[in-house]
Amino acid sequence: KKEVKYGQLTELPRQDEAMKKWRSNRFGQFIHWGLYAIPGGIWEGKTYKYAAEFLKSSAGISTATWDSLQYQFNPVKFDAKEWAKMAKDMGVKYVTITTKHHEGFCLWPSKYTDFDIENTPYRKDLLGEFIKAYNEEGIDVSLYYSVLDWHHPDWRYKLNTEEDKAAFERLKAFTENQLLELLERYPTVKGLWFDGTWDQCWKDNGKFSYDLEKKLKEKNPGLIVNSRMRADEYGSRHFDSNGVLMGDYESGYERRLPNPWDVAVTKNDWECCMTIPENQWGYHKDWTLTHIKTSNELIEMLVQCTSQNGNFLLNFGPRGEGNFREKEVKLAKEIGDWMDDNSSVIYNCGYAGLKKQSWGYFTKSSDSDDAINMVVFNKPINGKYRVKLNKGSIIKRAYLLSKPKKSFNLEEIANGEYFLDDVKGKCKDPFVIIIELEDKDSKKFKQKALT
Ligand SMILES: COc1ccc([C@@H]2N[C@@H](C)[C@@H](O)[C@H]2O)cc1
Repeated sequence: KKEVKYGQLTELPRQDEAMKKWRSNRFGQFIHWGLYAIPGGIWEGKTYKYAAEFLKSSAGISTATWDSLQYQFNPVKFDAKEWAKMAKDMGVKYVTITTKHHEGFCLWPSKYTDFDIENTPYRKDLLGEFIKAYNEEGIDVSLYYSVLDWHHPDWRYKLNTEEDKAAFERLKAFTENQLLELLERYPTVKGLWFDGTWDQCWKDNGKFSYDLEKKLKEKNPGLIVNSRMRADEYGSRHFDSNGVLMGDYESGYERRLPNPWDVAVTKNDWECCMTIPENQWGYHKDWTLTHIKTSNELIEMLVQCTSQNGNFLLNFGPRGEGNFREKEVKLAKEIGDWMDDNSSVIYNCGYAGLKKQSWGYFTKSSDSDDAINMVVFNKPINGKYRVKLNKGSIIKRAYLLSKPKKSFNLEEIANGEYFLDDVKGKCKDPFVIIIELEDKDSKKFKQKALT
């Protein structure tokens, strides 16, 4: 074991109100919006397949040319209230928006740079309008901030020379100033989502990231930061050199999910962030390039995350003029329709402490111990759902969430194991079966077999 002085700041998992709310939210909307949304992956008539927010590097565009996009950023179709309504109807409880992506352009009027919304035709405090509208819909707001900054003259990937180190000290001060400015300007913000922290320059500054986390949490008590913010004094990221998680939740699941039967992942809070195309965070004009996920695929990911104590952050990439493509609006509606009927198995729910079974996923509300949710994605060929609970568990009743009066027939296979036979349901979408358990001290409670 190494002596780590600048590792985890807060004992995890946090049990304060702010973290309990973060955990119960489960479903969030990610928004990637910046200058990259203007060209949308196409430059001088050529379509670049790689992520649209990387077009500057994919198309080898000079910083001067790229930064001049600032003078074209005029989202005349941006309507924060409309965005917030779409998010509310989709069923998200929180949103994370890019305040500054790797390009360095800031969506808020920052004292520390002219490369911001104030110096665009739009001029107004776009981020402030966004936060107000989402908060008014009861949606918590978290801010994405990229430490990596292609625009800033003091950015250095590695600190080889004294000049590099002096420059990066200025970059660190700029970073701290901008983050404190964001928390000062927008006090209702619940979290910070750090990105762009994989380079050597940041890994050489683990103590700085520790001190910064401390300072930000003093400024905004209850603030929640992702593990990606942190390095320890040996350069170990996300987890310190002894494998202890830093930040407040694990944020390594980017465009991927854990194995659905992995139990270890349930030990920590974690969040999976996901794109609708295969790999586009910012708006790309051409969505024929890769597979576009269906609402059923995305709902299954949300349910899987919940079943393993994780949050699901689904990304949307609005156009430069400030509206969403129709396919994103349609998906938001389809997911929202499902959430209208089934959000009770997502909000305030998590790992049920049971092995995953083939028909789908178990979730359990943190408020009750005598009900378990089965979210079905695969109807069994024999019309019977095998349900393996903990030894000694007894099912009192099982029924479709959508048809609570109609009980499934129960067939006990073994101690704590049942077949539920199919209630004739013409569910074409993923559906929910509620399992009500006899409470533990009921007289029916089966004595454990003496072995
Ligand atoms: C392969 O390297 C990267 C670097 C940055 C990213 C950024 N993280 C995501 C959350 C998006 O912001 C993407 O641009 C993705 C892949």
